[in-house]
Amino acid sequence: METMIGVIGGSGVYDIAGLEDARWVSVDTPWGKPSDQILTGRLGGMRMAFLPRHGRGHVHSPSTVPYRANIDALKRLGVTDVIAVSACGSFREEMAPGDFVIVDQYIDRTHLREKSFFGTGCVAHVSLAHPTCARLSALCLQAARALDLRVHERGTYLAMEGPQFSTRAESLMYRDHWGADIIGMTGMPEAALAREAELCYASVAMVTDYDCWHPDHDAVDVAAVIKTVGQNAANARALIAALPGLLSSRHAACPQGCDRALDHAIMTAPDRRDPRLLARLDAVAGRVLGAQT
Ligand SMILES: CSC[C@H]1O[C@H](OP(=O)(O)O)[C@H](O)[C@@H]1O
Ligand SMILES: Nc1ncnc2[nH]cnc12
Repeated sequence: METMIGVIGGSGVYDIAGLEDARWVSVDTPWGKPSDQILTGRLGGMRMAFLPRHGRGHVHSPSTVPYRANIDALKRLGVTDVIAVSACGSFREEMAPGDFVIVDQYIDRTHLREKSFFGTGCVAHVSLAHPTCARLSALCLQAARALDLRVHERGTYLAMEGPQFSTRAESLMYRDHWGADIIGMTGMPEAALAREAELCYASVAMVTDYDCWHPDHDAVDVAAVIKTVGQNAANARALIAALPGLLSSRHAACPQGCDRALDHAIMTAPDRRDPRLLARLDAVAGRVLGAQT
């Protein structure tokens, strides 16, 4: 299978420059419309698809981002590897604004979102023990280091519901008792859905603030977040531009098995599966459900 990189742009990142044959395309999915049209093209000779998570003009709130449609649409276009770019707050002095963190774990505190493609009529349980793709994450780290960016090789991302930022008591609890390193509002269920869709997924989080625990920093405000994203957007773009040179043009089997996550996940007996749900799973689970979808 030909490698195709899917980039999900976060707050302040609504397009991507330098794509050859760039075209915004509309993709319909059985889960509704994605956040926006998707910009397709080639970067460094490699196929790429860019989707602004909140839509151009920042239309969707973290709770209303159509996460399932976004992941389905990328899969439907042929994406094999997803790089998710996100703004985040930091709970660690050493993870300073402007730094990048390659996320390797999540604590999911979201509760208003559709979290699975599966359900009644086709039940599946994938593993999230290692929720991001180690191979793709390592390549993001390599790209960041080659560019001399300040980057942290791992970090636990606390996904909160929002849209309000945390209280100080929550911030201290996440930092001191839950062991979170960074905080944002969109990392989950995005990462979990990418796993269900058998996509390799790496999350590159850009620290924009110290949330509200830090005695020397004011409470978070959106203007400060966007200012930091703006100051560091060139670094995020450079990191993405370096990836085609690091990935091979054929998608080799993922050593961690991200691309085979559904091999033993589906519980529902073939004769008890709901044909309407199977039809919706054509892109996400077509590899394992085959003729059933
Ligand atoms: C603009 S501050 C809060 C907002 O920014 C982050 O979005 P994203 O992860 O898409 O970069 C954060 O998760 C919140 O949604
Ligand atoms: N402190 C913070 N909390 C939640 N989401 C964020 N996005 C950027 N900074 C954030």
